[in-house]
Amino acid sequence: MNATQDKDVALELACRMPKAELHVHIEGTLEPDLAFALARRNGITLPYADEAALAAAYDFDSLQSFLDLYYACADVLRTADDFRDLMLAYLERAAADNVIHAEIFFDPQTHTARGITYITVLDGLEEGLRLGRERWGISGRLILCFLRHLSEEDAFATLAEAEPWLDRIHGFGLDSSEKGFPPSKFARVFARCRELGKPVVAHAGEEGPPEYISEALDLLGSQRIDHGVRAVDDPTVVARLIREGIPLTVCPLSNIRLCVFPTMEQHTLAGLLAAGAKVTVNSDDPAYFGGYMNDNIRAVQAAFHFDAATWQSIARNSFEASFVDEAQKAAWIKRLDAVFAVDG
Ligand code: HPA
Ligand SMILES: [Zn+2]
Repeated sequence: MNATQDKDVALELACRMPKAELHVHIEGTLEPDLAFALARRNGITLPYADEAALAAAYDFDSLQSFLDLYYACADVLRTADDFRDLMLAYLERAAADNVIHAEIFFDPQTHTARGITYITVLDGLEEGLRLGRERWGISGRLILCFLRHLSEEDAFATLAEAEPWLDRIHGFGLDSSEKGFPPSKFARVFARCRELGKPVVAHAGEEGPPEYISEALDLLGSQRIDHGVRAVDDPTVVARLIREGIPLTVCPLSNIRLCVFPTMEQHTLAGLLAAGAKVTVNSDDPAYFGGYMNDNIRAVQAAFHFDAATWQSIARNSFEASFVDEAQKAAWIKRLDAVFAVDG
């Protein structure tokens, strides 16, 4: 087999291998067709003539330009059935890409601010997870994200709303506009989350500086860094991520669509991986950024031509970095290795 055929085989294996998705926002999986269907069901008029006009608005130049549209579209989500259908649509696509486990962010404040109760959101998403497991065998967990552009007080109020049903969520995260909203703002909220015995993660180093990555680790106790791709601006931060084995949930297509890097060839994930960082590949907001898990894999492979062993290690990272027990991780890694042992 020549080198090109090797890389084609590697891509086929990467698409087929079992893997975990650790960075996906459920609100970011709202496709234009579902947005219009839910708008009709709920008697809402979207400010776009049709699905094509909405999709044409997906022309972002920064994280904020995306978030403005993302929060506006979330307005079609009103009932538990809406959240269930959103979850089911995502899980069906993820399962088709051989994602066998997903740790899924949701943003309660986006909904409670519009008068939708926390429990409506939670009931709907959970019902979707239950049906997804039944239909496609995919396992899913929920991670409650606080919006960092809102106040600490608002985050504490959200945490208080979540506390009666704590066993139904798996961890806490931090997302939304990054620049100007450092992790330090939420140190006390995250201390409480950790006291409650839950794992915590935070978006850091997407558009923001490497200091935000250090703050997420030191002040929030973040067990993974969501994005983290700007770590390269400070070699001491890269060295620390590698030394401490901190997983990075990298979202390649997202970073291109939001102009974090001009081209995939300039993306820092290959360099970080080669240096020994625990990189995973994820879809972030797949409805808005041009694709789900395997679309991200294809885009990365077109730029970097990884070999099969590299993809196997990326999937292994995804299982090792997940928040399931060690026996479950070992079972999934065994399934992964079996795919590569037969074909690799
Ligand atoms: O990529 C993201 N970054 C920050 N907040 C977000 N909320 C949804 N997607 C994102
Ligand atoms: Zn994200």
